[in-house]
Amino acid sequence: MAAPQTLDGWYVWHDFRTIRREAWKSIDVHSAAAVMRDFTAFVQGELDAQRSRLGSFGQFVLAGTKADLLFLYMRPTIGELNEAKARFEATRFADFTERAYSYVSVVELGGYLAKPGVDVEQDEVLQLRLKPPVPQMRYVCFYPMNKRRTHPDNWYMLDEAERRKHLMAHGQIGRQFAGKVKQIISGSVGLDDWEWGVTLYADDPIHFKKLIYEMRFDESSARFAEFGPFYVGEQVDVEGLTTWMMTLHG
Ligand code: VOV
Repeated sequence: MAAPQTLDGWYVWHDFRTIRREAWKSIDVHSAAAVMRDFTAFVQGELDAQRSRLGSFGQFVLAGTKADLLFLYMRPTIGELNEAKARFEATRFADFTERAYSYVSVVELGGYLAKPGVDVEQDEVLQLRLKPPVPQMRYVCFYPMNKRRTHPDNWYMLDEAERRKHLMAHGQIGRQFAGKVKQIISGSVGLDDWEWGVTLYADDPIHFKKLIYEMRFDESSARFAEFGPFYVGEQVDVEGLTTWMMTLHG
């Protein structure tokens, strides 16, 4: 059986960080404010890259305790992701963080429902889907997932028509959330520990729960999907991150 064709866009790095509280609280408030001022320059640089369509960038304060912050980067190459990593690590702010989780993937559009004869390079809609900016939506939800490979529910042993049927039903559920939830599916076979990263954006986080719950009852998820850890958070601008960090500083 042949693997389905995919369109692959920008490489994605989800960088989850937790603040080293003791170290952060041990510096005085003026030094803490200076660390955040310096960090602003880094964030502005990443946002400039997004504005110039050289990549994407978002920062989020996470709920719960799996991690405190998510920095989300997209770039045309892994090398450019690594450059962004080095720029982050070069900041003083980075010294007050430790890694909590990390995920590397590449934006993926499946070929199951693709229209034939489209010139991908010239198609603006496809280009935007392959190189998506971080939308101005308030909340993010990220989790990695697999399609099951154990008998009798082995996704990879289904014939193509059956997989397409499942994904059409899946897409129909997704479309009920048009305007409420925006999804970025990124493939990570050979890049990270799971097969896909799912990044969802919404202005109301209850829509994450409702969408994912709806999908659980659909065969493509109910029979074939396995999920990793879920992370949910709120998008913040430079001021929002600084306010949060200064509150944590006390
Ligand atoms: C906003 C919601 C939304 C919408 C509209 C949507 C639509 C679609 C369409 C039309 C297609 C098929 C693309 C093709 O192949 O042409 C897909 C494909 C895919 N999806 Fe999706 N998805 C959504 C949302 C959505 C969610 C919430 C999840 C997580 C699953 C869950 O249970 O938690 C998911 C997963 C995937 C995956 C892993 C794939 C790739 C499967 C493969 O084997 O390649 N997805 N998805």
